Amino acid sequence: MTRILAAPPAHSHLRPVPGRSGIPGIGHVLEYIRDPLAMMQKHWDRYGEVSCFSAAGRRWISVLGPDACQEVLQNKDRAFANGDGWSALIGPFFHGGLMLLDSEEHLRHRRIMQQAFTRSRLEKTVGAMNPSIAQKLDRWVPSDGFRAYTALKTLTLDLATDIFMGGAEDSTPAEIEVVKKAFIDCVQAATSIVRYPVPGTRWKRGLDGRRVLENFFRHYLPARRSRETDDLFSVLCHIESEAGQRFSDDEIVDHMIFLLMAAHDTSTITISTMMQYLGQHPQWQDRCRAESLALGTAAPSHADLDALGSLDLVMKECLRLVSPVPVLARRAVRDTEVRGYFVPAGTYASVAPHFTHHMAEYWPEPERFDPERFAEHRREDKVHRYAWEPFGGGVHKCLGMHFAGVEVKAIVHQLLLRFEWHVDPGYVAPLDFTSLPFPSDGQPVDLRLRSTDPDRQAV
Ligand code: HEM
Repeated sequence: MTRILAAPPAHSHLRPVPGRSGIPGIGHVLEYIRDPLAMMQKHWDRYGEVSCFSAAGRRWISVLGPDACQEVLQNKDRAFANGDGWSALIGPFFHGGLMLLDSEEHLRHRRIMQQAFTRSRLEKTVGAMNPSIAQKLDRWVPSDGFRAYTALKTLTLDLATDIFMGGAEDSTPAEIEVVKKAFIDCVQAATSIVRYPVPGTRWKRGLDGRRVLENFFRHYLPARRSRETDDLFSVLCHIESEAGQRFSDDEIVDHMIFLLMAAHDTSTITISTMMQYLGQHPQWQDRCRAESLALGTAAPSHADLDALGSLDLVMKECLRLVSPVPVLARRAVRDTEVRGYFVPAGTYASVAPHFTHHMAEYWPEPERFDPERFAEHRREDKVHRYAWEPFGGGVHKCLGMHFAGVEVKAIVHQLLLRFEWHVDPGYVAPLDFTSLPFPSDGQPVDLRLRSTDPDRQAV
């Protein structure tokens, strides 16, 4: 049954937001988790760009299509807050993270943090990443049905210990495992149905995990403050904005915990999606491998990675097909409007890049893997400024976008040099959308070593 979100003020030109009421308490959460795209399509077909639904006892608007997404993400009249929006989902575990800050505070932190993501810093990051990736890939044992996603998740988390942390010199392997588990508990807690610290629940494990992470980073802070090294942790301790502002100890701990989360699952699902499609499209795998072999090195520089044009097309297409962050959360801090619809203060907004990426209006045959659509002669992503928005838009656009690009390409480059793999062309990844999407079967691929290939000897 159609309901409206709220009656617009008398004499206003605004329309009421139409939508549906869901199961009391839970709302439409289960429908979203089952198949977010189907739910969004239903809303688009019935109501259009802006509609309402409920989730976890809160009123949400579903913001669909590039025009509506652009309006909310650009947030020209500052009516939508990030902190209030995201806090509802991840606040207790990732508070203080850049994405959860607003207005002047956000600007101050972003100005400092962007110094950590300059091209020259990324060049050093790539240099440190290459041997670390190689060492971790040495442990892979190829087989039929190799669980690529599961292995990649371990790889990227181990890589984060090196690249983000600069190692953990005082910690035993067992202690590191506790920290990794604490991190995973924080991520999983965000989607807990029970949202109170009841013993045995995801929520409680997440709160305990947050404490473990805080203690861990606090322990290493003095060492990272005392000496500047190239890892992100040490960099955050030493950078300052052009105006000379720096982060406090507490702020560094909050940012590190958030950055781990922002970087980890997003990059992992991107690489795993690339492995899937490259496994299903051998001509693209061969094309990417030929470019990787042509580089003649397993330890590419930033500029080398930029030269991997086909890999770039594949990465963009995979970010379109499976958006690592399918929806972005916001909350209206005062009465406002979106595309002529009245949105009262307090309403949560779910802005959906994932839906835009599958709209046939912008992407011909949207379900088809077709990396060439990003090539210069086609540039389907140019049809609308927000047609391709896996990294969001506006002042909160992903700060780690280029970092993610080099990490993903550096890993897939080494995979292409070492292995070849096959995935059944009919395979459809059973994506779990409980939090960020991931293949619940661990994504099986038939993985083989390429060691017999004479070209491999060259690198
Ligand atoms: C493929 C990988 C990635 C994807 C798809 C991705 C996506 C996103 C998106 C959509 C946002 C905007 C959220 C919003 O508007 O509410 C965001 C924000 C952010 N991301 Fe990423 N991200 C990725 C990797 C990374 C990495 C590797 C890092 C850091 C090393 C990072 C750091 C951040 C930060 C700091 C923000 C907050 C920016 C702000 O609020 O000003 N991300 N990311």
